[in-house]
Amino acid sequence: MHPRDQTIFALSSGRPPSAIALVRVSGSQAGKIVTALAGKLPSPRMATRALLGNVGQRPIDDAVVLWFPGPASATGEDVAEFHVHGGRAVLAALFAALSEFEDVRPAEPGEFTRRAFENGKLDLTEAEGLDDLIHADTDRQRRQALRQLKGLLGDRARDWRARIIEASALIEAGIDFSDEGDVPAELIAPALAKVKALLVEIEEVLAGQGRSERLRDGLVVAIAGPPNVGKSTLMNQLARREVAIVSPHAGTTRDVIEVQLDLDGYPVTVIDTAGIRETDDPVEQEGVRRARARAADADLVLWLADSLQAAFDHDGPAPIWRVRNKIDLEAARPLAEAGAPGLRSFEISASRGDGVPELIAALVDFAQRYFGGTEGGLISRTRQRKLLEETATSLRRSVAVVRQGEELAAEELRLAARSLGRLLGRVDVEDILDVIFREFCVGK
Ligand SMILES: Nc1nc2c(c(=O)[nH]1)N(C=O)[C@@H](CNc1ccc(C(=O)N[C@@H](CCC(=O)O)C(=O)O)cc1)CN2
Ligand SMILES: Nc1nc2c(ncn2[C@@H]2O[C@H](COP(=O)(O)OP(=O)(O)OP(=O)(O)O)[C@@H](O)[C@H]2O)c(=O)[nH]1
Ligand SMILES: [Mg+2]
Repeated sequence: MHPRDQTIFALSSGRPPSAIALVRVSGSQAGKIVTALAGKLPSPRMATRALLGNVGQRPIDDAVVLWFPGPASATGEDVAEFHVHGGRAVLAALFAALSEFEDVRPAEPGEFTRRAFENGKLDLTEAEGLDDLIHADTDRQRRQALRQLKGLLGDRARDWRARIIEASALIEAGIDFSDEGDVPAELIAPALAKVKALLVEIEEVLAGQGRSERLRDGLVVAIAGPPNVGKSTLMNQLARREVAIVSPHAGTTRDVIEVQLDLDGYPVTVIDTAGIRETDDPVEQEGVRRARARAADADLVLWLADSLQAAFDHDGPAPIWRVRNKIDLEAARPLAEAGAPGLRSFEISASRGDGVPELIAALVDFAQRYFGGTEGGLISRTRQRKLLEETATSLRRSVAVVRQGEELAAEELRLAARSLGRLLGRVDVEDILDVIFREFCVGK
């Protein structure tokens, strides 16, 4: 039997041991399996308590069983769920019992979702949303993933695709109609109007989003600066725990240290780096090299200094904020001129916490602007943005070339429809599907 037609099972809940574990089964053998292990087929979609086990053998567990006959199931196939006690031995016994059935095997990562996709239960953008929802750590990530799972991008793309096909049908009708002469304008003009209208909509989605696809990875903020200025102390303040070693010795931090923060629902990775200076110590030299490299790739650099003499020693495309630390030591000094003009400046005491809430508020504000504060982000992956850009490019070309020949315009419309078909996972997808579903969890 082809692996595609085999019945699959997997643990869909977290690592054992857990209070309750959910084992899902999908495929043609699911009904036979439930009947054998639970004694009878429960009413569809009704949670039913059963002592699981094969007749004549010792029971496996006292469980709750659900039965979802296809096609009205999550995968579109017959689905059974066993809600068992989440101990390792319970699961081992259940998996052993499941493996005894013919044409039944453990599922590959993402295989349940892949079957749902193959059976038309969701399109590729929705499947991507599902994966993002499972991996969402912050509330903004959750909201964006849920919008995608609900098909907000998929529905727009389907609508655009249908309208492109309508426009190209008009043009192709015109081409057929006019074997000799020119294509009648009354067919071309409405086709062009349709194309221009939907181009505006796609461009709006592409422009109005900020960088919503970056919401999946999060923003990277690097703390950089000379040794001993309090970078690791600030890191610990932001993390609210002792993630980095702090000491009065210059050159304490050598490796790059990372923490994931949830700043008002935005995912932010803060990295603490080695103090940047000339040094003869080869280990510290390597630390400085890594510090420079990570700061150069960051989305924002917090350049920490404890005196105004400390010059910047950083270049890269990312904005730099100047943060003057240890203001508690300078109480008697007049507030000095802060940093270069145009740079945002903060004054803090990382060890006492003064000024840290203001710095955090500014980071939240930065994240909001960076991701495009609006709640409308439809794009959540580079794959999606690239395909929408390709669609827009083909549409623009079709308008530009129509005077040179209607066939050229029709060809561009076909390319545009194909890009949207790829976005939805309807054309040329085998390779993409493998890549996307491989990243999924087992049991999803
Ligand atoms: N126990 C359990 N909880 C779960 C899931 C599950 O599969 N099992 N889900 C798994 O992802 C999520 C809920 N999503 C689901 C999506 C579709 C269907 C489903 O049966 N769809 C059918 C029937 C639709 C209907 O009548 O509402 C269909 O689409 O035809 C079930 C759950 C989260 N919680
Ligand atoms: N008075 C005062 N001391 C501070 C403050 N922040 C940090 N320190 C002290 O400054 C020293 C260096 O702090 P670290 O956080 O290790 O400095 P760093 O920039 O990470 O240093 P390197 O890792 O060596 O580059 C420690 O003794 C801290 O306790 C502050 O706001 N006020
Ligand atoms: Mg340090």
